[in-house]
Amino acid sequence: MRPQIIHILGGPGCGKGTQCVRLATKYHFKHLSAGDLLRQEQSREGSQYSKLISDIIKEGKIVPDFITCNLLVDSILNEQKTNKFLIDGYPRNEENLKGWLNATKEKELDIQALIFFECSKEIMWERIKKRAQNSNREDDNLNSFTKRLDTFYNHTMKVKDYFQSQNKCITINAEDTPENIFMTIEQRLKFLLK
Ligand SMILES: Nc1ncnc2c1ncn2[C@@H]1O[C@H](COP(=O)(O)OP(=O)(O)OP(=O)(O)O)[C@@H](O)[C@H]1O
Ligand SMILES: O=c1ccn([C@@H]2O[C@H](COP(=O)(O)O)[C@@H](O)[C@H]2O)c(=O)[nH]1
Ligand SMILES: [Mg+2]
Repeated sequence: MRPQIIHILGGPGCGKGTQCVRLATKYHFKHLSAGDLLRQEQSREGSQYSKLISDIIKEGKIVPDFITCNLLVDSILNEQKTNKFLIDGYPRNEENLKGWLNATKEKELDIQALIFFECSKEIMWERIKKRAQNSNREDDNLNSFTKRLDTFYNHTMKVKDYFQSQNKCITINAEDTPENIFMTIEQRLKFLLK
């Protein structure tokens, strides 16, 4: 069977990772966070992209697609246990989208839906501020958050528009508790979750 893909997008700190962990655990998806894969590549000894990735993440910008797309495709092709994938935080802009649509066509990957989280910037910043107390992420600070937000509104929203035009976008209010958000996702995605 062709690998099945669900994308998750939303602003910085809205709760994408939190809900992906829940979905992956209950419905046996492989959770692939593009940000985590980039951070791993950044800290991989000998990586030629280490500094580039670090600089881009701090500036809240978007890493060139050939890097991110290759990391994701490699992870999918190397996965042995499941053919269901949650792709968290990608595609982030039109360049990512173009690269991803080419790659998925070539590798016969089936994109089923985009879960898009809606959350106010005030709530996202509160969540990131709290996370910053225990994380060592280089972008968990007000300066990077402001830049990430700008990138989100100016670039990532165009990706949402694309999925909407394909009738594949499921919008979820992410301002509730993690438990209630998860229940809403389960209700709205009943047709895909097994
Ligand atoms: N519904 C929620 N209510 C309150 N706090 C939440 C909720 N969902 C997630 N959080 C907390 O907010 C922080 C950000 O959540 P998470 O890391 O899942 O967001 P994200 O969208 O993946 O962020 P990023 O885009 O920076 O990777 C975490 O500390 C998480 O525990
Ligand atoms: O596809 C992607 C995903 C992420 N980035 C960069 O990483 C940071 C952090 O991403 P999270 O998903 O929030 O962990 C993001 O702000 C980008 O700078 C990327 O370039 N491309
Ligand atoms: Mg995340």
